[in-house]
Amino acid sequence: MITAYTAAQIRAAERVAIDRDGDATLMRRASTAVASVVAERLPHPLPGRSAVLLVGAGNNGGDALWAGAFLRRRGLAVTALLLQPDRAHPAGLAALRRAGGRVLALDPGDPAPAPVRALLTSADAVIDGIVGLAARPPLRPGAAALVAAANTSPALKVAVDLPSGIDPDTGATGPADDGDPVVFAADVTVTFGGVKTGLLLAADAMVSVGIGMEPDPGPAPDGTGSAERFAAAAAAVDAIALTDADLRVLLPDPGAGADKFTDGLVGIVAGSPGYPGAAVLCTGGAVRTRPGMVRYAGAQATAVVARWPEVVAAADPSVAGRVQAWVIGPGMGTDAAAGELLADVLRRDEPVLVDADGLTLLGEHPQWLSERTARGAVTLLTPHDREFTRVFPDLPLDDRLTATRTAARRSGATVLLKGHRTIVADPHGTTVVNRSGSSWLATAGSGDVLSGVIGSLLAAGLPPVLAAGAGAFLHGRAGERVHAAGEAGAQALWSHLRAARV
Ligand SMILES: NC(=O)C1=CN([C@@H]2O[C@H](COP(=O)(O)OP(=O)(O)OC[C@H]3O[C@@H](n4cnc5c(N)ncnc54)[C@H](OP(=O)(O)O)[C@@H]3O)[C@@H](O)[C@H]2O)[C@@H](O)CC1
Ligand SMILES: [K+]
Repeated sequence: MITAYTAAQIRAAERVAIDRDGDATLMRRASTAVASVVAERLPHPLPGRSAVLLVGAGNNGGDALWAGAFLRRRGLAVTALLLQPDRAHPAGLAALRRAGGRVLALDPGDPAPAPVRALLTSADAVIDGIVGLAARPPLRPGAAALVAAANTSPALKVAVDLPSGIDPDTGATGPADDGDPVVFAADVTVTFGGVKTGLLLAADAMVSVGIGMEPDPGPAPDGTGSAERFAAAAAAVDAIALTDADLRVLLPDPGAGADKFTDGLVGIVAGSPGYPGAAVLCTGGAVRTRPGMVRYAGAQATAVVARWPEVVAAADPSVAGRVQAWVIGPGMGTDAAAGELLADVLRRDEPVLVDADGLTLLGEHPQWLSERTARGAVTLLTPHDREFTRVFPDLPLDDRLTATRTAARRSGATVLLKGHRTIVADPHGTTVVNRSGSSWLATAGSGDVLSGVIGSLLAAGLPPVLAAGAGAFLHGRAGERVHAAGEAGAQALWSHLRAARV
Protein backbone atom coordinates (compact mmCIF):
# COMPACT_ATOMS: atom_id res chain seq x y z
CA MET A 1 0.00 0.00 0.00
CA ILE A 2 1.23 3.48 -0.78
CA THR A 3 0.51 5.68 2.24
CA ALA A 4 0.05 9.40 1.75
CA TYR A 5 -0.03 12.42 4.03
CA THR A 6 -1.10 16.04 4.22
CA ALA A 7 1.49 18.80 3.99
CA ALA A 8 0.86 19.52 7.68
CA GLN A 9 1.57 15.90 8.66
CA ILE A 10 4.80 15.92 6.68
CA ARG A 11 5.90 19.25 8.11
CA ALA A 12 5.19 18.01 11.65
CA ALA A 13 7.39 14.95 11.10
CA GLU A 14 10.09 17.05 9.46
CA ARG A 15 10.18 19.48 12.34
CA VAL A 16 11.39 16.63 14.53
CA ALA A 17 14.05 15.74 11.96
CA ILE A 18 15.15 19.37 11.56
CA ASP A 19 15.57 19.75 15.32
CA ARG A 20 17.70 16.61 15.35
CA ASP A 21 19.71 16.85 12.13
CA GLY A 22 19.42 20.50 11.02
CA ASP A 23 17.61 21.55 7.88
CA ALA A 24 20.82 21.74 5.83
CA THR A 25 21.24 17.98 6.28
CA LEU A 26 17.67 17.32 5.16
CA MET A 27 18.08 19.54 2.15
CA ARG A 28 21.33 17.79 1.31
CA ARG A 29 19.59 14.39 1.35
CA ALA A 30 16.66 15.68 -0.70
CA SER A 31 18.78 17.34 -3.35
CA THR A 32 21.15 14.37 -3.62
CA ALA A 33 18.12 12.23 -4.45
CA VAL A 34 16.95 14.68 -7.13
CA ALA A 35 20.40 14.72 -8.73
CA SER A 36 20.54 10.90 -8.68
CA VAL A 37 17.17 10.56 -10.40
CA VAL A 38 18.22 13.02 -13.11
CA ALA A 39 21.59 11.28 -13.58
CA GLU A 40 19.96 7.84 -13.77
CA ARG A 41 17.44 8.87 -16.38
CA LEU A 42 19.62 10.87 -18.75
CA PRO A 43 21.55 9.02 -21.44
CA HIS A 44 25.19 8.51 -20.46
CA PRO A 45 27.88 9.78 -20.62
CA LEU A 46 26.69 12.76 -18.58
CA PRO A 47 29.45 15.29 -19.41
CA GLY A 48 28.26 17.51 -22.22
CA ARG A 49 24.60 17.27 -21.20
CA SER A 50 22.72 20.21 -19.73
CA ALA A 51 20.20 20.89 -17.00
CA VAL A 52 18.10 23.99 -16.38
CA LEU A 53 16.82 24.73 -12.88
CA LEU A 54 13.58 26.64 -12.32
CA VAL A 55 14.16 28.30 -8.97
CA GLY A 56 11.58 29.93 -6.70
CA ALA A 57 12.22 31.81 -3.48
CA GLY A 58 11.67 29.00 -0.96
CA ASN A 59 13.40 25.82 0.14
CA ASN A 60 12.01 24.02 -2.90
CA GLY A 61 14.25 26.30 -4.95
CA GLY A 62 17.06 25.53 -2.48
CA ASP A 63 16.69 21.83 -3.22
CA ALA A 64 16.90 22.53 -6.95
CA LEU A 65 20.02 24.69 -6.56
CA TRP A 66 21.81 22.03 -4.51
CA ALA A 67 20.77 19.32 -6.99
CA GLY A 68 22.20 21.52 -9.73
CA ALA A 69 25.49 21.81 -7.86
CA PHE A 70 25.72 18.00 -7.61
CA LEU A 71 24.91 17.58 -11.30
CA ARG A 72 27.48 20.20 -12.25
CA ARG A 73 30.09 18.13 -10.42
CA ARG A 74 29.09 15.17 -12.57
CA GLY A 75 29.90 17.14 -15.68
CA LEU A 76 26.56 18.67 -16.73
CA ALA A 77 26.28 22.28 -17.81
CA VAL A 78 23.80 23.74 -15.30
CA THR A 79 21.87 27.00 -15.53
CA ALA A 80 19.63 28.28 -12.75
CA LEU A 81 16.73 30.55 -13.69
CA LEU A 82 15.87 32.67 -10.66
CA LEU A 83 12.28 33.90 -10.44
CA GLN A 84 13.07 36.14 -7.46
CA PRO A 85 16.83 36.73 -7.68
CA ASP A 86 17.14 38.55 -4.36
CA ARG A 87 15.32 35.78 -2.45
CA ALA A 88 16.94 32.65 -3.88
CA HIS A 89 18.18 30.18 -1.24
CA PRO A 90 21.60 31.66 -0.30
CA ALA A 91 23.45 28.44 0.56
CA GLY A 92 22.08 26.64 -2.51
CA LEU A 93 23.02 29.54 -4.76
CA ALA A 94 26.53 29.68 -3.32
CA ALA A 95 26.93 25.91 -3.78
CA LEU A 96 25.86 26.09 -7.42
CA ARG A 97 28.23 28.99 -8.10
CA ARG A 98 31.11 27.19 -6.39
CA ALA A 99 30.48 24.17 -8.60
CA GLY A 100 30.66 26.36 -11.71
CA GLY A 101 26.94 26.65 -12.49
CA ARG A 102 25.50 29.59 -14.39
CA VAL A 103 22.84 31.84 -12.84
CA LEU A 104 20.30 33.97 -14.71
CA ALA A 105 18.06 36.51 -12.97
CA LEU A 106 14.68 36.55 -14.69
CA ASP A 107 12.65 39.65 -15.39
CA PRO A 108 9.52 39.25 -13.21
CA GLY A 109 7.37 40.91 -15.88
CA ASP A 110 8.66 38.67 -18.68
CA PRO A 111 10.29 35.56 -17.20
CA ALA A 112 10.37 33.53 -20.42
CA PRO A 113 11.74 35.66 -23.29
CA ALA A 114 13.09 33.97 -26.42
CA PRO A 115 16.61 33.24 -25.08
CA VAL A 116 15.14 31.55 -21.96
CA ARG A 117 12.78 29.50 -24.10
CA ALA A 118 15.69 28.47 -26.32
CA LEU A 119 17.66 27.39 -23.25
CA LEU A 120 14.72 25.31 -22.04
CA THR A 121 14.20 23.73 -25.46
CA SER A 122 17.83 22.67 -25.83
CA ALA A 123 18.23 21.35 -22.25
CA ASP A 124 18.47 17.62 -21.53
CA ALA A 125 16.77 18.05 -18.17
CA VAL A 126 14.56 20.69 -16.57
CA ILE A 127 14.27 20.62 -12.78
CA ASP A 128 11.26 22.31 -11.21
CA GLY A 129 12.08 23.99 -7.89
CA ILE A 130 9.57 26.82 -8.17
CA VAL A 131 7.29 25.87 -5.29
CA GLY A 132 6.80 22.86 -3.05
CA LEU A 133 4.90 22.17 0.14
CA ALA A 134 4.18 25.79 1.04
CA ALA A 135 2.32 26.95 -2.06
CA ARG A 136 -1.30 26.59 -3.15
CA PRO A 137 -2.55 26.87 -6.72
CA PRO A 138 -2.95 28.64 -8.98
CA LEU A 139 0.66 29.62 -9.69
CA ARG A 140 1.29 33.36 -9.73
CA PRO A 141 1.59 34.84 -13.24
CA GLY A 142 5.42 34.93 -13.42
CA ALA A 143 5.78 31.35 -12.20
CA ALA A 144 2.97 30.22 -14.50
CA ALA A 145 4.64 31.80 -17.54
CA LEU A 146 7.94 30.08 -16.76
CA VAL A 147 6.27 26.70 -16.21
CA ALA A 148 4.26 27.04 -19.42
CA ALA A 149 7.49 27.69 -21.34
CA ALA A 150 9.25 24.75 -19.64
CA ASN A 151 6.35 22.44 -20.49
CA THR A 152 6.98 22.91 -24.20
CA SER A 153 10.56 21.62 -23.85
CA PRO A 154 11.31 18.03 -24.91
CA ALA A 155 13.72 17.71 -21.95
CA LEU A 156 13.37 15.17 -19.14
CA LYS A 157 11.19 17.04 -16.63
CA VAL A 158 11.80 16.37 -12.96
CA ALA A 159 9.71 17.97 -10.23
CA VAL A 160 11.27 18.61 -6.84
CA ASP A 161 8.91 17.36 -4.12
CA LEU A 162 5.77 18.32 -6.09
CA PRO A 163 5.02 19.48 -9.63
CA SER A 164 4.59 23.24 -9.18
CA GLY A 165 0.95 24.18 -9.60
CA ILE A 166 -0.76 21.35 -7.70
CA ASP A 167 -2.21 21.52 -4.22
CA PRO A 168 -0.12 19.21 -2.01
CA ASP A 169 -3.16 18.08 -0.04
CA THR A 170 -5.68 17.51 -2.81
CA GLY A 171 -3.93 17.49 -6.19
CA ALA A 172 -6.30 20.26 -7.30
CA THR A 173 -4.85 22.76 -9.73
CA GLY A 174 -7.00 25.79 -9.06
CA PRO A 175 -10.55 27.02 -9.48
CA ALA A 176 -12.24 25.59 -12.56
CA ASP A 177 -13.43 29.03 -13.67
CA ASP A 178 -9.84 30.28 -13.85
CA GLY A 179 -9.10 28.97 -17.33
CA ASP A 180 -6.59 26.19 -17.82
CA PRO A 181 -4.41 26.11 -14.72
CA VAL A 182 -0.68 25.75 -15.35
CA VAL A 183 1.09 22.76 -13.77
CA PHE A 184 4.66 21.59 -14.36
CA ALA A 185 4.35 18.56 -16.67
CA ALA A 186 6.70 16.31 -14.72
CA ASP A 187 7.94 13.04 -16.18
CA VAL A 188 8.88 12.09 -12.66
CA THR A 189 8.47 13.69 -9.23
CA VAL A 190 11.07 13.14 -6.51
CA THR A 191 9.26 13.62 -3.23
CA PHE A 192 10.70 13.74 0.28
CA GLY A 193 9.60 12.69 3.73
CA GLY A 194 6.46 10.85 2.60
CA VAL A 195 4.11 10.90 -0.37
CA LYS A 196 1.75 13.88 -0.36
CA THR A 197 -1.89 12.99 -0.97
CA GLY A 198 -2.02 15.45 -3.87
CA LEU A 199 0.63 13.39 -5.64
CA LEU A 200 -1.55 10.28 -5.59
CA LEU A 201 -4.02 12.25 -7.68
CA ALA A 202 -1.84 14.50 -9.80
CA ALA A 203 1.53 12.81 -10.37
CA ASP A 204 2.20 9.77 -12.53
CA ALA A 205 5.75 8.53 -11.95
CA MET A 206 7.15 9.35 -8.53
CA VAL A 207 10.15 8.44 -6.43
CA SER A 208 9.61 8.75 -2.68
CA VAL A 209 12.79 9.39 -0.75
CA GLY A 210 13.20 9.07 3.00
CA ILE A 211 15.19 11.94 4.45
CA GLY A 212 15.36 10.96 8.07
CA MET A 213 11.95 11.31 9.64
CA GLU A 214 8.76 10.33 7.91
CA PRO A 215 5.21 10.47 9.30
CA ASP A 216 4.06 7.42 11.24
CA PRO A 217 2.60 5.01 8.68
CA GLY A 218 0.29 3.51 11.32
CA PRO A 219 -0.35 -0.20 11.78
CA ALA A 220 0.97 -2.21 8.85
CA PRO A 221 -1.28 -4.70 7.12
CA ASP A 222 0.19 -7.99 8.29
CA GLY A 223 -0.13 -10.04 5.13
CA THR A 224 -2.63 -12.45 6.67
CA GLY A 225 -5.46 -11.19 4.54
CA SER A 226 -7.19 -9.47 7.41
CA ALA A 227 -9.32 -6.82 5.79
CA GLU A 228 -10.03 -5.18 9.15
CA ARG A 229 -6.32 -4.73 9.79
CA PHE A 230 -5.90 -3.43 6.29
CA ALA A 231 -8.72 -0.94 6.80
CA ALA A 232 -7.16 0.21 10.08
CA ALA A 233 -3.87 0.86 8.28
CA ALA A 234 -5.69 2.90 5.64
CA ALA A 235 -7.61 4.85 8.27
CA ALA A 236 -4.42 5.81 10.12
CA VAL A 237 -3.04 7.92 7.25
CA ASP A 238 -4.49 10.68 5.09
CA ALA A 239 -5.01 8.47 2.03
CA ILE A 240 -3.72 5.29 0.42
CA ALA A 241 -3.28 3.84 -3.05
CA LEU A 242 -3.44 0.08 -3.51
CA THR A 243 -0.82 -2.05 -5.24
CA ASP A 244 -0.84 -5.48 -6.90
CA ALA A 245 0.54 -6.98 -3.69
CA ASP A 246 -2.37 -5.50 -1.73
CA LEU A 247 -4.81 -7.10 -4.11
CA ARG A 248 -3.28 -10.50 -3.41
CA VAL A 249 -3.84 -9.91 0.30
CA LEU A 250 -7.38 -8.59 -0.06
CA LEU A 251 -8.58 -11.03 -2.72
CA PRO A 252 -6.96 -14.36 -1.95
CA ASP A 253 -7.59 -17.21 -4.32
CA PRO A 254 -10.29 -19.63 -3.20
CA GLY A 255 -8.86 -22.40 -1.08
CA ALA A 256 -6.16 -20.17 0.37
CA GLY A 257 -7.89 -20.45 3.74
CA ALA A 258 -9.69 -17.11 3.65
CA ASP A 259 -13.28 -18.31 3.45
CA LYS A 260 -14.57 -15.05 4.76
CA PHE A 261 -13.71 -13.32 1.52
CA THR A 262 -14.71 -16.11 -0.80
CA ASP A 263 -18.22 -16.44 0.59
CA GLY A 264 -21.07 -14.13 -0.19
CA LEU A 265 -23.66 -13.80 -2.91
CA VAL A 266 -24.25 -10.58 -4.79
CA GLY A 267 -27.65 -9.65 -6.19
CA ILE A 268 -27.75 -7.50 -9.32
CA VAL A 269 -30.61 -5.26 -10.39
CA ALA A 270 -29.70 -3.74 -13.74
CA GLY A 271 -30.91 -3.38 -17.30
CA SER A 272 -34.26 -2.55 -18.85
CA PRO A 273 -35.87 -3.11 -22.24
CA GLY A 274 -34.02 0.02 -23.44
CA TYR A 275 -30.66 -1.10 -22.01
CA PRO A 276 -30.40 -4.87 -21.91
CA GLY A 277 -26.60 -4.71 -22.28
CA ALA A 278 -26.09 -3.04 -18.90
CA ALA A 279 -27.52 -6.10 -17.15
CA VAL A 280 -25.19 -8.46 -19.00
CA LEU A 281 -22.11 -6.27 -18.52
CA CYS A 282 -22.69 -5.68 -14.82
CA THR A 283 -23.44 -9.34 -14.11
CA GLY A 284 -20.33 -10.33 -16.06
CA GLY A 285 -18.22 -8.09 -13.84
CA ALA A 286 -19.47 -9.98 -10.78
CA VAL A 287 -19.24 -13.46 -12.30
CA ARG A 288 -15.64 -12.92 -13.41
CA THR A 289 -14.42 -11.36 -10.17
CA ARG A 290 -15.03 -14.25 -7.77
CA PRO A 291 -16.18 -17.80 -8.02
CA GLY A 292 -19.45 -18.53 -6.29
CA MET A 293 -22.96 -17.55 -7.04
CA VAL A 294 -24.36 -14.40 -8.58
CA ARG A 295 -28.06 -13.62 -8.53
CA TYR A 296 -29.74 -11.42 -11.07
CA ALA A 297 -33.10 -9.81 -10.32
CA GLY A 298 -34.69 -7.73 -13.05
CA ALA A 299 -36.26 -7.33 -16.44
CA GLN A 300 -33.39 -8.87 -18.44
CA ALA A 301 -33.24 -12.32 -16.84
CA THR A 302 -33.42 -14.11 -20.18
CA ALA A 303 -30.58 -12.11 -21.75
CA VAL A 304 -28.44 -12.46 -18.63
CA VAL A 305 -28.85 -16.22 -18.36
CA ALA A 306 -28.24 -16.65 -22.09
CA ARG A 307 -24.78 -15.09 -21.60
CA TRP A 308 -24.13 -16.23 -18.02
CA PRO A 309 -25.82 -19.61 -17.48
CA GLU A 310 -24.21 -19.89 -14.02
CA VAL A 311 -26.33 -16.98 -12.77
CA VAL A 312 -29.52 -17.61 -10.82
CA ALA A 313 -32.07 -15.19 -12.21
CA ALA A 314 -35.40 -13.90 -10.96
CA ALA A 315 -37.85 -11.29 -12.14
CA ASP A 316 -37.34 -8.95 -9.21
CA PRO A 317 -35.53 -8.67 -5.86
CA SER A 318 -38.54 -9.77 -3.79
CA VAL A 319 -38.28 -13.30 -5.22
CA ALA A 320 -34.51 -13.42 -5.69
CA GLY A 321 -33.53 -15.18 -2.47
CA ARG A 322 -30.83 -14.25 -0.01
CA VAL A 323 -27.80 -12.18 -0.95
CA GLN A 324 -25.08 -10.45 1.08
CA ALA A 325 -25.00 -7.28 -1.04
CA TRP A 326 -26.95 -5.60 -3.83
CA VAL A 327 -25.88 -3.71 -6.91
CA ILE A 328 -28.63 -1.57 -8.40
CA GLY A 329 -28.84 0.96 -11.16
CA PRO A 330 -26.96 0.30 -14.42
CA GLY A 331 -29.36 0.74 -17.32
CA MET A 332 -32.43 0.29 -15.12
CA GLY A 333 -34.12 3.47 -16.34
CA THR A 334 -35.45 6.33 -14.27
CA ASP A 335 -39.23 5.87 -14.57
CA ALA A 336 -41.64 5.34 -11.68
CA ALA A 337 -41.26 1.56 -11.77
CA ALA A 338 -37.47 1.87 -11.54
CA GLY A 339 -37.94 4.26 -8.61
CA GLU A 340 -40.09 1.74 -6.77
CA LEU A 341 -37.52 -0.96 -7.36
CA LEU A 342 -34.74 1.22 -5.97
CA ALA A 343 -36.79 2.28 -2.96
CA ASP A 344 -37.52 -1.38 -2.24
CA VAL A 345 -33.87 -2.44 -2.41
CA LEU A 346 -32.77 0.53 -0.30
CA ARG A 347 -35.20 -0.52 2.43
CA ARG A 348 -33.26 -3.77 2.87
CA ASP A 349 -30.53 -4.26 5.43
CA GLU A 350 -27.78 -5.66 3.18
CA PRO A 351 -25.10 -3.30 1.80
CA VAL A 352 -26.31 -1.66 -1.43
CA LEU A 353 -24.17 -0.26 -4.24
CA VAL A 354 -26.07 2.36 -6.23
CA ASP A 355 -24.80 3.24 -9.71
CA ALA A 356 -25.87 5.02 -12.90
CA ASP A 357 -29.69 5.43 -13.24
CA GLY A 358 -29.98 4.51 -9.56
CA LEU A 359 -27.96 7.63 -8.74
CA THR A 360 -30.17 9.82 -10.91
CA LEU A 361 -33.18 8.53 -8.98
CA LEU A 362 -31.38 9.05 -5.68
CA GLY A 363 -30.76 12.67 -6.66
CA GLU A 364 -34.54 13.07 -6.88
CA HIS A 365 -35.20 11.20 -3.61
CA PRO A 366 -32.39 12.08 -1.18
CA GLN A 367 -34.47 10.86 1.75
CA TRP A 368 -34.07 7.25 0.59
CA LEU A 369 -30.36 7.53 1.36
CA SER A 370 -30.70 9.51 4.57
CA GLU A 371 -33.16 6.94 5.91
CA ARG A 372 -30.66 4.15 5.24
CA THR A 373 -27.85 6.07 6.89
CA ALA A 374 -30.03 6.84 9.92
CA ARG A 375 -30.61 3.14 10.54
CA GLY A 376 -26.96 2.25 10.04
CA ALA A 377 -27.25 0.45 6.69
CA VAL A 378 -24.22 0.44 4.39
CA THR A 379 -24.50 2.24 1.04
CA LEU A 380 -21.89 2.68 -1.66
CA LEU A 381 -22.36 5.24 -4.45
CA THR A 382 -20.29 5.02 -7.65
CA PRO A 383 -20.97 8.20 -9.67
CA HIS A 384 -19.20 9.77 -12.60
CA ASP A 385 -19.12 13.56 -12.55
CA ARG A 386 -22.63 14.25 -13.86
CA GLU A 387 -24.20 11.67 -11.54
CA PHE A 388 -22.22 13.08 -8.61
CA THR A 389 -23.61 16.53 -9.31
CA ARG A 390 -27.16 15.16 -9.44
CA VAL A 391 -26.80 13.69 -5.94
CA PHE A 392 -24.59 16.45 -4.45
CA PRO A 393 -25.45 19.57 -6.50
CA ASP A 394 -23.70 21.99 -4.14
CA LEU A 395 -20.27 20.30 -4.14
CA PRO A 396 -17.94 21.73 -6.82
CA LEU A 397 -15.71 19.26 -8.62
CA ASP A 398 -12.68 21.50 -9.16
CA ASP A 399 -11.35 19.83 -5.99
CA ARG A 400 -12.41 16.22 -6.50
CA LEU A 401 -10.86 14.84 -3.34
CA THR A 402 -12.58 17.32 -1.05
CA ALA A 403 -15.87 16.89 -2.92
CA THR A 404 -15.75 13.10 -2.53
CA ARG A 405 -14.83 13.25 1.14
CA THR A 406 -17.51 15.83 1.89
CA ALA A 407 -20.15 13.81 0.04
CA ALA A 408 -19.26 10.69 2.04
CA ARG A 409 -19.16 12.43 5.39
CA ARG A 410 -22.43 14.22 4.80
CA SER A 411 -24.41 11.36 3.30
CA GLY A 412 -23.07 8.54 5.45
CA ALA A 413 -22.40 6.53 2.29
CA THR A 414 -19.06 5.45 0.88
CA VAL A 415 -18.56 7.42 -2.33
CA LEU A 416 -16.48 6.39 -5.35
CA LEU A 417 -15.98 9.23 -7.84
CA LYS A 418 -14.87 7.92 -11.23
CA GLY A 419 -12.12 9.71 -13.10
CA HIS A 420 -8.55 9.53 -14.39
CA ARG A 421 -7.75 8.91 -10.73
CA THR A 422 -10.84 7.34 -9.20
CA ILE A 423 -11.29 8.44 -5.58
CA VAL A 424 -13.06 6.49 -2.84
CA ALA A 425 -13.89 7.99 0.55
CA ASP A 426 -15.93 6.55 3.39
CA PRO A 427 -17.93 8.56 5.93
CA HIS A 428 -15.04 8.44 8.44
CA GLY A 429 -12.59 9.94 5.95
CA THR A 430 -10.67 6.80 4.96
CA THR A 431 -9.59 7.52 1.41
CA VAL A 432 -8.31 5.31 -1.41
CA VAL A 433 -7.01 6.80 -4.65
CA ASN A 434 -6.84 4.43 -7.60
CA ARG A 435 -3.70 4.62 -9.72
CA SER A 436 -4.30 1.72 -12.11
CA GLY A 437 -6.15 2.04 -15.40
CA SER A 438 -5.97 3.31 -18.92
CA SER A 439 -7.80 6.18 -20.56
CA TRP A 440 -9.37 3.44 -22.64
CA LEU A 441 -11.69 2.69 -19.68
CA ALA A 442 -13.77 5.72 -20.60
CA THR A 443 -15.81 3.47 -22.89
CA ALA A 444 -19.56 2.83 -22.78
CA GLY A 445 -20.46 0.07 -20.35
CA SER A 446 -17.12 0.08 -18.52
CA GLY A 447 -18.84 1.50 -15.43
CA ASP A 448 -21.46 -1.28 -15.51
CA VAL A 449 -18.68 -3.86 -15.31
CA LEU A 450 -17.08 -1.92 -12.46
CA SER A 451 -20.22 -1.94 -10.34
CA GLY A 452 -20.49 -5.73 -10.80
CA VAL A 453 -16.87 -6.17 -9.75
CA ILE A 454 -17.28 -4.02 -6.63
CA GLY A 455 -20.63 -5.58 -5.73
CA SER A 456 -19.00 -8.98 -5.75
CA LEU A 457 -16.29 -7.78 -3.33
CA LEU A 458 -18.85 -6.09 -1.12
CA ALA A 459 -20.78 -9.35 -0.87
CA ALA A 460 -17.53 -11.11 0.04
CA GLY A 461 -17.37 -9.00 3.19
CA LEU A 462 -14.72 -6.43 2.36
CA PRO A 463 -15.30 -3.08 4.10
CA PRO A 464 -16.98 -0.80 1.53
CA VAL A 465 -14.00 1.52 1.07
CA LEU A 466 -11.73 -1.45 0.33
CA ALA A 467 -14.30 -3.23 -1.84
CA ALA A 468 -14.55 -0.07 -3.93
CA GLY A 469 -10.80 0.61 -3.89
CA ALA A 470 -9.84 -2.97 -4.74
CA GLY A 471 -12.59 -3.17 -7.38
CA ALA A 472 -11.41 0.04 -9.04
CA PHE A 473 -7.82 -1.20 -8.98
CA LEU A 474 -8.74 -4.57 -10.49
CA HIS A 475 -10.95 -2.97 -13.13
CA GLY A 476 -8.12 -0.56 -13.96
CA ARG A 477 -5.59 -3.36 -14.32
CA ALA A 478 -8.04 -5.26 -16.54
CA GLY A 479 -8.43 -2.10 -18.66
CA GLU A 480 -4.66 -1.88 -19.07
CA ARG A 481 -4.60 -5.50 -20.26
CA VAL A 482 -7.45 -4.91 -22.71
CA HIS A 483 -5.53 -1.97 -24.12
CA ALA A 484 -2.26 -3.94 -24.32
CA ALA A 485 -4.04 -6.80 -26.09
CA GLY A 486 -5.36 -4.42 -28.73
CA GLU A 487 -8.96 -5.23 -27.82
CA ALA A 488 -11.86 -2.83 -27.33
CA GLY A 489 -15.34 -2.61 -25.86
CA ALA A 490 -16.44 -2.99 -22.24
CA GLN A 491 -17.08 -6.74 -22.49
CA ALA A 492 -13.39 -7.25 -23.26
CA LEU A 493 -12.82 -6.49 -19.58
CA TRP A 494 -14.47 -9.75 -18.51
CA SER A 495 -11.75 -11.99 -19.83
CA HIS A 496 -8.97 -9.94 -18.22
CA LEU A 497 -10.35 -9.63 -14.69
CA ARG A 498 -8.79 -12.88 -13.47
CA ALA A 499 -5.39 -12.36 -15.03
CA ALA A 500 -5.33 -8.80 -13.73
CA ARG A 501 -4.70 -10.25 -10.25
CA VAL A 502 -0.98 -10.81 -10.65
N1 LIG B 1 10.46 21.17 5.53
C1 LIG B 1 11.68 20.61 5.45
O1 LIG B 1 12.25 20.28 6.40
C2 LIG B 1 12.31 20.40 4.17
C3 LIG B 1 11.79 20.96 3.02
N2 LIG B 1 12.33 20.72 1.84
C4 LIG B 1 11.89 21.45 0.68
O2 LIG B 1 11.31 22.67 1.03
C5 LIG B 1 10.04 22.80 0.42
C6 LIG B 1 9.18 23.71 1.21
O3 LIG B 1 9.87 24.91 1.26
P1 LIG B 1 9.24 26.28 1.76
O4 LIG B 1 8.50 26.05 3.00
O5 LIG B 1 10.35 27.25 1.82
O6 LIG B 1 8.23 26.68 0.65
P2 LIG B 1 8.18 26.45 -0.93
O7 LIG B 1 7.31 25.32 -1.21
O8 LIG B 1 9.55 26.46 -1.48
O9 LIG B 1 7.40 27.73 -1.47
C7 LIG B 1 7.54 29.01 -0.89
C8 LIG B 1 7.73 30.03 -1.98
O10 LIG B 1 6.67 29.93 -2.91
C9 LIG B 1 6.10 31.21 -3.11
N3 LIG B 1 4.69 30.98 -3.45
C10 LIG B 1 3.67 30.67 -2.63
N4 LIG B 1 2.55 30.47 -3.32
C11 LIG B 1 2.85 30.64 -4.62
C12 LIG B 1 2.11 30.56 -5.83
N5 LIG B 1 0.80 30.25 -5.83
N6 LIG B 1 2.74 30.80 -6.99
C13 LIG B 1 4.07 31.13 -7.00
N7 LIG B 1 4.81 31.21 -5.88
C14 LIG B 1 4.22 30.97 -4.71
C15 LIG B 1 6.34 31.95 -1.86
O11 LIG B 1 6.35 33.31 -2.13
P3 LIG B 1 6.08 34.40 -0.97
O12 LIG B 1 4.71 34.15 -0.48
O13 LIG B 1 7.12 34.20 0.06
O14 LIG B 1 6.21 35.71 -1.69
C16 LIG B 1 7.70 31.42 -1.45
O15 LIG B 1 8.70 32.11 -2.15
C17 LIG B 1 9.56 21.40 0.29
O16 LIG B 1 8.56 21.26 -0.69
C18 LIG B 1 10.85 20.70 -0.08
O17 LIG B 1 11.11 20.85 -1.47
C19 LIG B 1 13.45 19.80 1.67
O18 LIG B 1 14.61 20.55 1.48
C20 LIG B 1 13.62 18.87 2.83
C21 LIG B 1 13.53 19.55 4.12
K1 LIG C 1 8.39 21.88 -7.39
